[in-house]
Amino acid sequence: MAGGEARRPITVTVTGAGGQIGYAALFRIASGAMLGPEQPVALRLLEIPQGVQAAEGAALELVDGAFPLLTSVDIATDAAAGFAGTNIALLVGSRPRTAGMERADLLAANGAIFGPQGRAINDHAADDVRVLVVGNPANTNALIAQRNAPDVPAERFTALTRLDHNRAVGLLAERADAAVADVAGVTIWGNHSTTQYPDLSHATVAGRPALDAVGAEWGRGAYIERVANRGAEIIEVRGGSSVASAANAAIDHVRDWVLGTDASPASGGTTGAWTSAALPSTGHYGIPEGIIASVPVRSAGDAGGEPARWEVVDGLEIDAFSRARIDASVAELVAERDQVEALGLIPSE
Ligand SMILES: NC(=O)c1ccc[n+]([C@@H]2O[C@H](COP(=O)([O-])OP(=O)(O)OC[C@H]3O[C@@H](n4cnc5c(N)ncnc54)[C@H](O)[C@@H]3O)[C@@H](O)[C@H]2O)c1
Ligand SMILES: O=C(O)C[C@H](O)C(=O)O
Repeated sequence: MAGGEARRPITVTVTGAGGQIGYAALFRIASGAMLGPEQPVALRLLEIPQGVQAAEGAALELVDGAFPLLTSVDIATDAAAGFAGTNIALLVGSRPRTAGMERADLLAANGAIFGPQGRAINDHAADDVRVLVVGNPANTNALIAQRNAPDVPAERFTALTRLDHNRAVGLLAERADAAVADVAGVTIWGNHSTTQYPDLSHATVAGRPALDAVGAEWGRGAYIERVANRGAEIIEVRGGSSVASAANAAIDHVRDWVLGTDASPASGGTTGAWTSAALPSTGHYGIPEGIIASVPVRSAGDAGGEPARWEVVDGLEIDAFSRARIDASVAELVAERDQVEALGLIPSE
């Protein structure tokens, strides 16, 4: 920084860094796309032993990228080392569902990952640590990590629904034959699953109510199903689950949290724009406290002192259709919470 004091690097830990989303995210983080063009970054890649070689390959390529903002790349297999002093943690590595696996088996397998990682974050991360969980089932994995990190403020644990949000914006713009920058006011409510509710009630396209622009029959029918099942559509068409769009969404989430939603390229230069993120509920919109549910959010961005928090956009009118959709997705999250509680993966309240 010409004439100014050099900024201290922010340490970013990426778990599952040897996997596909990790590979797609690392180079953009190193380039400044996540934390801004003046912010140096120290990368920490946390992998299990089977994934270390792929992470080492990515680390070699990071050198070959000659990124001016990248101050170091370290690989760890031990969570304590992987999260030591970490400011931003992207929890991507998780156990995918395999043939014959029940949902409870999946939750248990992931509990064995996210419980210890939550404890390691609690004990070793920096005081200002912020966490984004990408690995599925993202909301409940985030809950497990958060509940195993009692010394970290709960709101620092979030789960990724920005991919759903971006899908909802992209598909609406496509249908309305409008530019993405003309779309505002879309919300994803609930779980990153097929019960999620992409809500157009408050959305606009070039200033016009979105449900008028595309018709309520589509906007409250096929559209919801399309967005909620987009992950499966990508798997079918691409032959594998979303990678680049997921990494892009993770970067969008952290960027807008740290730098603020008004400064976001997604705001199209307007103030007051919102996005969607899954946060521990404090009871807003009738969502039971504690579960990590997607809601409309803004961030003012870091301004020195305490790290910026996501603020829930309050006061939106929820009609009967939206209420039923939100309640259904929230019920699924409550059931997942009850399951991981019964499995002993989170302490009971
Ligand atoms: N929330 C979302 O919007 C969203 C979108 C797409 C994918 N996902 C999920 O993201 C996850 C990662 O997807 P991917 O395509 O990169 O998978 P991948 O299989 O390519 O990579 C996962 C990596 O995680 C590593 N890993 C496993 N357990 C680990 C642990 N305990 N600690 C550190 N690393 C560990 C594996 O070795 C592997 O390298 C999956 O759970 C996927 O379902 C979420
Ligand atoms: O849908 C999936 O299983 C993968 C991922 O969560 C996605 O939304 O693309």
